[in-house]
Amino acid sequence: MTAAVAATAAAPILEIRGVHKVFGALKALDGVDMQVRSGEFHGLIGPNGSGKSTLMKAIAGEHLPTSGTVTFKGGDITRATPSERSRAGMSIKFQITSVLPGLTVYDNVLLATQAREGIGSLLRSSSRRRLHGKVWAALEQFRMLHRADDVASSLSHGEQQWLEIAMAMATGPDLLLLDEPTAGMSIEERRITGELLEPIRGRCAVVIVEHDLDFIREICDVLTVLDQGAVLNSGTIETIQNCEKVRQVYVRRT
Ligand SMILES: Nc1ncnc2c1ncn2[C@@H]1O[C@H](COP(=O)(O)OP(=O)(O)OP(=O)(O)O)[C@@H](O)[C@H]1O
Repeated sequence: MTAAVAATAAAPILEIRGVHKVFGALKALDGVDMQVRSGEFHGLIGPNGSGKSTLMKAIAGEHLPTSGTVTFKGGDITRATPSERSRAGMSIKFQITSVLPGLTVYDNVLLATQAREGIGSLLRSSSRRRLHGKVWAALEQFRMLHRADDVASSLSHGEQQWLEIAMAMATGPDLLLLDEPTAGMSIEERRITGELLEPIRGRCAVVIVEHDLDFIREICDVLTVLDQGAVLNSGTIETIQNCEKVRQVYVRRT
């Protein structure tokens, strides 16, 4: 069984049911249902303003839905805080950088790992020794070991993005949320990003919002397409590519 098929057969780790989000008179999300299975790479696509970021924020706890539920690993997290979600095993890399530029690459990953454990860990110097193995493994996986002692501000744009993914993965999450991970990257950097994410498949579910449809097609097992705050279709790449409604939305908006 391929990793993609195995992932599809697994139970949902994340379930969104009837989620609405209203900003004044605007319905940014209009009754969204979505399921993400354990270990699957799930792409969230749709034209500008279709509600992708708002849905990611509702999953991450940055926005609370106006109505509807978000269930993670069988527990209702609709109203949970971002740190409660993090402790439950959710990790986020948003478009806006969370890297501290004056710290070394190593210390950025260490800080991200300690933050998951709570404020006590940040204050204990012993946690540095205890977490060394996790930090080292994350740096190795994301090919950053040779930059461990360099300050983060000296990294290229692509390397900063990989550092952020390493920081998000160092906490050992079951679900990783990636908001436009390849924004501003060269074609070569995009290819490397795909390679770096591949080993995660099957052990951590990933929800990816991305405008680069070639990248999404190459990396995702399942796609959900949003249009005007509602799900237009959800399924395999083949299903979505052959969907006339999806084609029309992209033609209409380009
Ligand atoms: N905080 C907010 N206050 C008011 N309106 C908002 C807010 N956040 C988003 N919106 C509106 O909600 C709608 C959905 O926005 P959202 O950013 O989720 O779309 P998107 O699909 O991520 O768009 P893009 O691809 O351009 O990033 C848009 O009309 C947007 O203007």
